[in-house]
Amino acid sequence: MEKLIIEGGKKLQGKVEVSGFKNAAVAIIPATVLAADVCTIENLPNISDVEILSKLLVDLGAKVVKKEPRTLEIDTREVSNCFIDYESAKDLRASYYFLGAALGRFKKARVVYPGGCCIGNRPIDQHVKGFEAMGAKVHIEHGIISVEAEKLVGAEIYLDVASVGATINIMLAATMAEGVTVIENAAKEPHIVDVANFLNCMGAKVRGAGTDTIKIQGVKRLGGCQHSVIPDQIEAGTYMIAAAATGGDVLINNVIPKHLEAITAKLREMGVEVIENGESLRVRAMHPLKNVNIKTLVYPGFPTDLQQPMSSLLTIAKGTGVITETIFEGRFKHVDELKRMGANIKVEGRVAIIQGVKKLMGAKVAASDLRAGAALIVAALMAEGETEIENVHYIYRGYDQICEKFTTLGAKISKTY
Ligand SMILES: CC(=O)N[C@H]1[C@@H](OP(=O)(O)OP(=O)(O)OC[C@H]2O[C@@H](n3ccc(=O)[nH]c3=O)[C@H](O)[C@@H]2O)O[C@H](CO)[C@@H](O)[C@@H]1O
Ligand SMILES: C=C(OP(=O)(O)O)C(=O)O
Repeated sequence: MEKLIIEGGKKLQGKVEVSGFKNAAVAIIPATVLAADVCTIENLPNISDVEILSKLLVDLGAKVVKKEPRTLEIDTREVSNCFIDYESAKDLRASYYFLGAALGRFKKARVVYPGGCCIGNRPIDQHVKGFEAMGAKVHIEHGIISVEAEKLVGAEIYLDVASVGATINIMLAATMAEGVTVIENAAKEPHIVDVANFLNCMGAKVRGAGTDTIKIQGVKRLGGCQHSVIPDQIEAGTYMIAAAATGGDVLINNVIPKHLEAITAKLREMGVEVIENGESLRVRAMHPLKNVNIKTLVYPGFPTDLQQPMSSLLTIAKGTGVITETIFEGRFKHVDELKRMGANIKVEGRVAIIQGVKKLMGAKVAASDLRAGAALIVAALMAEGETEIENVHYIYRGYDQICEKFTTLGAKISKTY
């Protein structure tokens, strides 16, 4: 099993390029099932989730050709049905997007109940509600979700929670349904807009993505297209936090600053300098930083995916910081690992109270999920001495070349087995 060894205490300096957004890429790849021609997807991150999804497409009968290191040409014309089993999809969440895409094209699909990071209860009732409203029958038996419809008909769907996954899945299914589908209380995260842009590029009629109400006029056919995935908001935020955590000075290129406003605001509140310049952000920090309170919220609020890396930064900020996790109740599993490194954190339900300490110390720790892994890297970079991180496969689900990128910034990271 691969481990990371990090020698902490180096100020990060230099520049880093942000890759394509995992959470957009993992929806766009399954969405190609809807296309009656070849799709070229550029700026895909080099991560294991993308690898697994590409393999799933090949297993379904698609032709997937790597054109450039981060470009795939996908031809799903030969795909005629969709069954995805446990072994091939247990490690990721986004397999559930095959349900919406295949329902749209074949009017049926069978997909294993999704995996992904174990960060709390992750029901799919809103996806099911959306599919049923459009006329599909949904059965969940022996861990397999089966959806089937004689015909899909547009419907008005009010989401009880603004779920990212349900919004995208309903959009996918609705692109080729008869009539108009309206999603109320839709999620507004940046990748919802990217997926809608991709679908529209294929010929779909999706309007309002990025607002609470999305309207989809069904069309008869979707064609091929060329699309470049937007920059990864969460990867960019992780580098911003790491720069601040080490008292560094880092230029983060290929970002959409608007997507990072919540994190920029919090870092500035802590005393970090964040300078915006077109598609770049320069993050410069001098310790000590001031502690802050954070509440995770749906976009444009503070993203839950950055809560864990941010909590590492708060451990060495002056004073007390309170984190309230409103999206996933199980997203504090990294806290015990941070405590091993000397952090002073008390968790009460969905709240973590962090009393800043002078420094963290290197220790042996293990990642419990993707962003817990990112949080431990941030902690290790600022700790005194050596940290050994286990379970790094979680980190590779979502961070493209993370060791290489941090090494370029002056970090001392090596891999061991
Ligand atoms: C692949 C992907 O894009 N993953 C992201 C996506 O996950 P995911 O799509 O799973 O997250 P959702 O937005 O669906 O979940 C948000 C909240 O809604 C609840 N819920 C969700 C669906 C449902 O049918 N019923 C229900 O109650 C969940 O339990 C959670 O409390 O959005 C999360 C919230 O921004 C991010 O942390 C994940 O990185
Ligand atoms: C929770 C995450 O991913 P997933 O939904 O794919 O498990 C994440 O990206 O932080």
